[in-house]
Amino acid sequence: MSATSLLPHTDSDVLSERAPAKVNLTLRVLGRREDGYHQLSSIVAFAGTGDRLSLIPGEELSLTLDGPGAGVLGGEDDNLVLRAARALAARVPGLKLGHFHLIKRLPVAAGLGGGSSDAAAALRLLARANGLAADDPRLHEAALATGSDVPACLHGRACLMEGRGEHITPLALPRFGAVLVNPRVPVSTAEVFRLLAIPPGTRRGEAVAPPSGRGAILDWLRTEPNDLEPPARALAPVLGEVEAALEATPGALLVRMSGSGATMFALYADCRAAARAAKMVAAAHPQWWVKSTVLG
Ligand SMILES: C[C@](O)(CO)[C@H](O)COP(=O)(O)OP(=O)(O)OC[C@H]1O[C@@H](n2ccc(N)nc2=O)[C@H](O)[C@@H]1O
Ligand SMILES: Nc1ncnc2c1ncn2[C@@H]1O[C@H](COP(=O)(O)OP(=O)(O)OP(=O)(O)O)[C@@H](O)[C@H]1O
Repeated sequence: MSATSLLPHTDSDVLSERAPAKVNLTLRVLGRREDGYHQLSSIVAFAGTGDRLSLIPGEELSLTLDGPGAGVLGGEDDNLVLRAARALAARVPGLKLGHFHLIKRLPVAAGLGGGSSDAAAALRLLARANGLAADDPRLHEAALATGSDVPACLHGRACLMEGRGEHITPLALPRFGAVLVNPRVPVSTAEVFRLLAIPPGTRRGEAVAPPSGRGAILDWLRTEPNDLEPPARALAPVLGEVEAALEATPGALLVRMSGSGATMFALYADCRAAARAAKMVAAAHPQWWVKSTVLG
């Protein structure tokens, strides 16, 4: 029995939100700011799979965890759900908080922005509980204060993410079938950026805008890199094996790493092709986390 069901409430008190996996289809590092953060240009899409967060609105802030990924997370106090809630409470006087319950399904420290998506879902739930408009600037501020990926996750739909992660431009992307594969090797985002060894105050490129149309976008995606792949491969050499396994699946249109890794994804024409590919990879590598989903 989950902790939420032990609390006195009716179903109509419970608000619930999906916290989908974030996938960086491309990621260019265009330089490094004086404050140490890197300037990015990244096409971000969201998957049909992810965590789920619910909230019973109330005065006190608390969190319980459930699901296959819950055991990996340490003390609840530094959970990004609570950090996002506190960041919003610091900006909205008298904010009603409450009890969060997180069903953690996504692998942690995996380049899928799971924690960021949980944080964004917490902000959406608090906005609903408090009657805040979706475009209330305090939501965006609290998102960025919680983490660089949280503004994109708050948007929750395909977008171009720029700057440190604060500039979000909505994008119309075609839908693809996709397979996500994590070799169960956690990778630290901070360590991956550190290995790039870019001195603060460096500029090293310009953003390139994507074309529109399914075929043109796919061709363009194939030419764009994820600049974090080389350092992530140095930290997790198993990425070569993951890439080879995905490339060997019939119908794989593109194989790449998401975010700072170590999750790799492959795109397919539709969900049936993705489901077949996921079966193949999971059968050959039962120790890996393998998920077929839709992406767009
Ligand atoms: C790699 C991505 O997932 C791509 O979407 C994000 O840029 C990372 O987002 P995130 O995990 O929310 O990042 P944060 O929690 O803000 O920062 C984690 C670590 O990555 C570094 N970091 C993050 C974002 C950024 N634009 N430049 C950075 O150098 C930070 O200095 C920090 O050491
Ligand atoms: N709700 C949460 N879910 C996942 N990680 C969390 C959460 N709360 C705190 N964390 C911590 O945040 C760190 C990053 O976790 P997350 O799974 O978001 O990484 P990621 O997928 O690599 O993110 P990104 O793609 O944004 O770099 C982990 O070290 C984890 O302990």
